[in-house]
Amino acid sequence: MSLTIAIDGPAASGKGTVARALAQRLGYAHLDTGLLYRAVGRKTLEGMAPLEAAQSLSASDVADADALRAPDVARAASRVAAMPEVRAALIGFQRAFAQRMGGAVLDGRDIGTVICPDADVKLFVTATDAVRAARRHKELLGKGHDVTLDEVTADLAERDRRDAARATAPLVPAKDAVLIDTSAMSIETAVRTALDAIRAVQPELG
Ligand SMILES: Nc1ncnc2c1ncn2[C@@H]1O[C@H](COP(=O)(O)OP(=O)(O)O)[C@@H](O)[C@H]1O
Ligand SMILES: Nc1ccn([C@@H]2O[C@H](COP(=O)(O)OP(=O)(O)O)[C@@H](O)[C@H]2O)c(=O)n1
Repeated sequence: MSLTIAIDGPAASGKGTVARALAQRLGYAHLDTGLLYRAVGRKTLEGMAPLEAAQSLSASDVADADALRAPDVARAASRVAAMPEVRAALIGFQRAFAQRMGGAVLDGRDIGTVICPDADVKLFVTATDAVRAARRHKELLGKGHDVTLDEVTADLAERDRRDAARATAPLVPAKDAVLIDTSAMSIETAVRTALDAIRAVQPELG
């Protein structure tokens, strides 16, 4: 069977890691929707207007995922993501992806609430602020970014605040989402917990 799986959660909660692993395990396609907003954000840092950036997005804009993971791009992504016209320009691509044959896993902030309100399974992945900051700090250091834990902590808090407070598609769990707190979980345990949650909602998955 082919499901559409929607995964949302705050920054660095582990939703992308879980989404990627589920997609691989189930043989589904995976879309990290944050990369779309990051790509739009990067284009605005280069001087393009946000709506034009969103409307002209192409595959090459999301090809260099490592560059898109830079802290300044994350901040720019969160700013353009608060603009309703930018979000509207990105909806069609995401919904088409979700309806692919063979199953799809999408992760972001509004997948279960706005992009795929009829998803077969919705997960909301969280972790404490301190755990998320420590994970992102380690990740950024590993990629050669010169950032302190305090800077990362402040960056995540600001982005989460903006993402949760915006009027259009705010970061909020869908009413029917299964909450998974990964704070004390290894990656392996988080993926197994997500798989168990999917099987509980969709026993036919086997
Ligand atoms: N359960 C976990 N335990 C330890 N590290 C994790 C766990 N889940 C994710 N990570 C690491 O934390 C960082 C952020 O995870 P990621 O999946 O990119 O989060 P998100 O997609 O929510 O921003 C990555 O470096 C990832 O390898
Ligand atoms: N579906 C989505 C995905 C990302 N975003 C925005 O894009 C930013 C970057 O998303 P991301 O998922 O790549 O960020 P991390 O959780 O990996 O830090 C977020 O802070 C949100 O502002 C969004 O608004 N809606």
